[in-house]
Formats: sequence, C-alpha cells, structure tokens
Amino acid sequence: MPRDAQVPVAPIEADAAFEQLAKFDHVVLAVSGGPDSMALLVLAAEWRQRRNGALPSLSAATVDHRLRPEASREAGFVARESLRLGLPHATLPWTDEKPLSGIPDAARQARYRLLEAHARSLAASTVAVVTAHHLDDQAETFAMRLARGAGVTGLSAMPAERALLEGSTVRLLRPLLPFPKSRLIATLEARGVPCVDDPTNKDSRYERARIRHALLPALVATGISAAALATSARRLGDAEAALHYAEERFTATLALSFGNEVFAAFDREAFREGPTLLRQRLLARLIARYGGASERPELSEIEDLAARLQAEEKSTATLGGAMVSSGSRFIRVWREAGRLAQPDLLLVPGESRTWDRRFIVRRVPEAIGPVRVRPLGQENYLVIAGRLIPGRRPPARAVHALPSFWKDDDLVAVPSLAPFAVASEAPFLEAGCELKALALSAAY
Ligand SMILES: Nc1ncnc2c1ncn2[C@@H]1O[C@H](COP(=O)(O)OP(=O)(O)OP(=O)(O)O)[C@@H](O)[C@H]1O
Repeated sequence: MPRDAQVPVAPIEADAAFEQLAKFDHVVLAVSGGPDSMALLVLAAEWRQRRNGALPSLSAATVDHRLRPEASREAGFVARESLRLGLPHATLPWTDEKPLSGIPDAARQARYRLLEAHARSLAASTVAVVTAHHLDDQAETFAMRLARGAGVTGLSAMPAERALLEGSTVRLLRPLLPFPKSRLIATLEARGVPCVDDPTNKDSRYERARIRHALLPALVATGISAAALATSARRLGDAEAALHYAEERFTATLALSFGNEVFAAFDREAFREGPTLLRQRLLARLIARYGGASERPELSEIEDLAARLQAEEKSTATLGGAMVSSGSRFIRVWREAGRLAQPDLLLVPGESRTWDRRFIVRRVPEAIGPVRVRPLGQENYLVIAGRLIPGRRPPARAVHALPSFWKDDDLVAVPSLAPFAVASEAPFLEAGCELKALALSAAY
C-alpha cells in the first residue's frame, strides 16, 4: 500500500544491524553525501560511541567520480560532516579516462576498486567497507532485473555481507538492507543532519531512476510492495547459493584448466552431461573472464551457444568478445583478437591502468622510461613462438590479444606467456612491467 503521508515514519534508533561490524578492526563507511549514506554515517558514528572506544575504528570515504562539477564540493561536505562526528575522511578520485557508454556500470566498478584499494591501505588486519543500500534499493534492483527477464542470479538479493571484490579479503557489508528509504530520511530529519541531492538519481536516462519513479510506484499501487519484492529477492538468493554449490561440483567434473589467463579448456563430454542451466552458467562465467571490455552477451545468446555446443560435434563461435572453440575432446575459450577498444596504452613509471577490463598493467616506479602496452598480434607472436616449450604452446589464435609491453620497437615482455616459455628464452618477463588478471564474473 502506498504510505499514508499522515502516518509519521519512525527514525532508526540504536540498531542491532550494526553489531555485524564488531568483528572487524576497521570499517570504512562509503558515503556519497546523499540521504542514504548520510544516515549510515550518523548511525554508525552513534553506534561507535555506544561502544566506548571498543573496535572497530571507523572512517568515511567518498569517491569523486569526476563526472559532475559539484562532486568535489560534495566530497568536501562529507569530509566536514565526518569530522563533526569525529571520523577521519578520505576523498578517492576516479582519474581514469571515462567510457563513452555504460557510465553507471563503469563508475560502480571503479568505485568498488577505489574503496578496496583504500581499505587495504589502512593497515588493519580485518577491514570492511559498508554501504547504505536499503530495502528500496533491493526492490528496485529486483524490478530492474525483472524488466530484462533476468535469471536466478540476476533476481537474487544483494547479500548483507560478501567479499568487496571477487577474491578480496576486504568485506562489503550492508547493515541498512532491512530498512526502507523513508526511515533513513526520517533518521536524518530527526537529527537535523543535512545531505546533498544527487541529480543522477532523478535523471530519467538512468535505468534505476526510471524504475524508482515509474515502475515501483506502479507495482506498489497494484499491491506488490517493495518489502514483498525484497523477500522474493532474498529467497532467490538462497536458490542462487544452491546453484553456485551445484556449479562448483559440476565444474570439478570438467577437468577445467585455465592457461594462465591465456585460455580455458574443459572436457566436452563431461560438459554435455551437465544440466542446461549449469552449462549456461559456466559459459557465461568464461565469456565474462575472457571477453574483456567487449559488450556482455544477452542471456538468450548464452542459451543459444550452450544449445549449439550440445548439438554440434565441432564448432567455433564468437560471443561477448570471446572465441569458443569446440573440438572432439575439449572446448576452449579465449579472448577474440581485434576486439580491443584501446589497443595502445602508454605507461610511465609508477603508473597502472586497466587493460581490456581484464588486466591491470603496471610500470613499476623504479623502472626507467615509459612502455607501451598493445595486443601481441599474429606477426609478433610468430617471431617469439619458437621460444615457447614445444607441446605446451597455447592455441596460436589465443595469444594474439594478449597484452605485450614495448620500449620503442623492442618487445620487452609478454607476462602471460612466461609460464609457457623455455626459461633460458626470456624476455617474456621484464622486471619493470607487471600484469595482474582481474577477477570477473557474469550475473544474469
Ligand atoms: N560517490 C560515492 N562515494 C562513496 N560511496 C558511494 C558513492 N556512491 C555510492 N556510494 C555507496 O554505495 C551505495 C549505493 O549507491 P548507489 O545506489 O548510488 O549505487 P549504484 O550505482 O546503484 O550501484 P549498486 O547499488 O549496485 O552498488 C550508497 O548507499 C553509498 O554507501
């Protein structure tokens, strides 16, 4: 039922939800300055006060995405409010070049990366980042995913706790998930705490804003409440956990090997024996991992590919920037060559950048002079292929899109090929060039 404007909404008082933060040494509050995260800031500060100096220590951080001119002023506002509440504050700027499309997604990924790096820099042994996601966020996400016909993964609830990034020791916590936004606003009002208004929240070009202002009110008017949507999302979260469990066991039957981020290979027959949904999930995961910055495929395309691999003995297909090649024994997946949006990148000493959304490439600060990073390409591979261990070479087409490091016209490193190289036949590794694979996942 729509909320009766006459019925006062109760502010949140001392809440048990914050007790889940007590197991950490340090907690970073992610605060944009909007009403939700300002409510998080005051509630967490009050909770800490009640603990009389017991751990965790708390601080706040604001990501300045450098997308709106007011953002740095807003970060300053959060810094002042944090100080007033006795909490240290850091502003984390997103300095990378901005993509032409998919800004909200890219901004979210950058935000989580920056928060993670900041949390790790704090030298606490257990550290968590806390966001102000609430019950209406949960319902909005569910409605957004319903609108695109999402599967179980997409419809599952945001969990109250998870790793901030896949494989990270920094945890992400969301203690405000049980509360509707109206109670967060009432909390601020009751304490007279100001907040900033984020214009992107009202901008109807952004999908979430459209759901918030059009679809959700329409659902609520027909009797489908935000709380009911959030409950379904929670139950689908349990289904997702069960599928994840099944998927791990299925994957263990496939003799899946990752060729050091060059390619993945798995047993075709074992794959064909698996249930449809698990076959689709595995393909989606591998395509996300190897497809780099290419556009993510539709779920229907993953479904079609899984069906094709089931029906045909030998086939090759490209999807989402990945090449999927099925032979009689193995199915292999690698990055499709010629798909990189930013093929040539200059790295000066001390600089690290994202490469093809799959890797972080870095020139160490002590290195002398800049390097260029570009895809290895077919011709350059032919020049160095002889230095790889015979019989262990990856499929030739799988290496063309790998990042290679160059000093002027000299190829100085292809770190991904080092494990395949004859040791005496360097240089696949150059001390000043570093490569780290990013953990990528696909949620449909
Ligand atoms: N600029 C920012 N700086 C610090 N924290 C932020 C910033 N923007 C958002 N957050 C944190 O993330 C939470 C969710 O924000 P928002 O709903 O805008 O995210 P989103 O882009 O919809 O992505 P998602 O909800 O999937 O994380 C906020 O409540 C806040 O805790």
